[in-house]
Amino acid sequence: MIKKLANLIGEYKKDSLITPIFMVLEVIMEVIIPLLMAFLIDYGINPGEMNMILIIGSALFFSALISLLFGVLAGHYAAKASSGFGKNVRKQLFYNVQNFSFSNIDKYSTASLITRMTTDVTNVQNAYQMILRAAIRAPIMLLFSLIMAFSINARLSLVFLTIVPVLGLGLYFIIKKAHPLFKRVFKTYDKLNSVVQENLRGIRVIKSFVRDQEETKKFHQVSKSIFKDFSTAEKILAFNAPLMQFAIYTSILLISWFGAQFIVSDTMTTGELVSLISYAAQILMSLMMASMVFVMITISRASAERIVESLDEQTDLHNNDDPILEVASGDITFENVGFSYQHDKNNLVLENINFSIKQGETVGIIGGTGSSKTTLVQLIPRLYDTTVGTVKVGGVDVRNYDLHTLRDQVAVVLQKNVLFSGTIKENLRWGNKDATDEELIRVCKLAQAHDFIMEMPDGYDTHIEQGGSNVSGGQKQRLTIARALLKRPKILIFDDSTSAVDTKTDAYIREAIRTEIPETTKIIIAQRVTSVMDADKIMVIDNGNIQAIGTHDSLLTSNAIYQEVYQSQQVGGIVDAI
Ligand SMILES: Nc1ncnc2c1ncn2[C@@H]1O[C@H](COP(=O)(O)OP(=O)(O)OP(=O)(O)O)[C@@H](O)[C@H]1O
Repeated sequence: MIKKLANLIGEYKKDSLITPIFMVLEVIMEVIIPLLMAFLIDYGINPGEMNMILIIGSALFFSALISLLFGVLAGHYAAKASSGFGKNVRKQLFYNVQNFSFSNIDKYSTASLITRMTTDVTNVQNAYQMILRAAIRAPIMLLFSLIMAFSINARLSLVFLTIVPVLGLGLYFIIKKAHPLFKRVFKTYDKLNSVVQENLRGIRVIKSFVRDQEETKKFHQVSKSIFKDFSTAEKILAFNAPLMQFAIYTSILLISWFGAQFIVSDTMTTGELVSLISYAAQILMSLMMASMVFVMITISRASAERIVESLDEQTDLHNNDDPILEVASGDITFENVGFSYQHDKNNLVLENINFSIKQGETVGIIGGTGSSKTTLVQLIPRLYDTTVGTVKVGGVDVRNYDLHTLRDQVAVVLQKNVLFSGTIKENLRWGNKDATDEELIRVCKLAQAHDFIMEMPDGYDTHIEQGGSNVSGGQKQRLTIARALLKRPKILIFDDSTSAVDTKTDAYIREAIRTEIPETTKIIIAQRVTSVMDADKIMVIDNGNIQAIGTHDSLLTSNAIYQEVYQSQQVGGIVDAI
């Protein structure tokens, strides 16, 4: 885990190495100061030598100043190195998540991924800063101060060092108790993020179902559980500083008590006693610093584990070593395809799927909800890989293509499609960033979106809010269709993409794409028979199996499921002839 994270220090290695150099220089100056204080008392203050007071006092002042300067420089480089490290970890995490397959994403919740990329990274970054500042400073300070203390009076140094094992034991118990609590806190943060996210996304639904109180209660429960664990963990950690202070004052008491006796017996000077007290304080301070590092590591260890877990997550969609970089045609073939979201051959949601579609054909897919229509089309651009069997595009197994090449040629207008914050133009150009304005208008006309865009206050420059909340469902669908068309794909898949569009507009869209892009293979999943009845062939899917393939007329006479769907829509008067 440490090696993995250490690799991400990257270009900030230099800053990470400079920090300890300044730190060592700062510590050296700090260790000299108590010695100068002893000289000041013994050779200046006690004998009343004003010259010595001036000389040693100036040396003291400049030592403190230089120590301050080195301290500031060390702090500067530590901050640069740690925030740079945080940036690299975030970048790598984001890159990894971007390469996740849908299966990988299904494994983690979105909320958990957000916590990992924000809170967890901040924790690890803070820990790194602490390590750079204190983990190096503490042992050096401890070593130098011990040498100085023992060289002044070894017996007295041994007296106060008896406190150290007691302190160590106290610290061990503090950390042991706090670690599992912090681990739990960050897991609960995932839940909190998930509740907040769901609430913000579904605010309209919450309001319309008058679920405000229940949702607030849910939020409070999670928030309270974070509060409980966090405050307990912090309370335990809060023992740390007072424990250290108690140790410092106890050691001052011990040194003063025994030291006074040494002074009386003339085996020690007052200056030496004062500097010994300072060294004792520095020794305990360095132990306190070390304990803070342990505490910080305790807090961030849980975060580091979660980050490394996401970094180690391997995408299960592997690019072929020698990938094919061109899709020859829009032909599609499914050969004995089976699929399970859990990669379990005994739990298939699609089974024994065999069919082929020729380039330029229009194929409709009809089936009840949950019959695996969406699952089937997601296998074409390799959003998921088949569990058994082969999907071929242009006569080639989709796994042999370069993933980008394949997805460039397969445009899927998903059921739950999204628009991003930005202008309409910017959103459309997701499909093809180099598209000209003329192309943009052409595809919007095909998607029956041009007219309503022109009616908007800023036309194609109208701003779309996050998630497309300021356009209607039908408008959003037409914009996402236009975006897909702009890709000029060889295969175009509509997954219930016109469900919010009136039947007349739906018919216009189908007519336009049939005549304007005849070379493109079109797959249309629909609930309405009218949306597929003019397709070259229609597939009837039931419970993950293909029940029948045929034209509208042939299915009407030969397939009971199709007949039933058609009848039910006619009785309801839904079927609108074009
Ligand atoms: N990400 C997923 N993880 C696990 N199971 C899933 C996932 N997505 C869908 N399923 C399951 O797979 C089955 C087929 O779902 P799919 O969305 O393909 O059906 P559909 O025919 O498109 O339904 P609808 O018409 O309602 O959109 C369902 O049982 C569904 O619960």
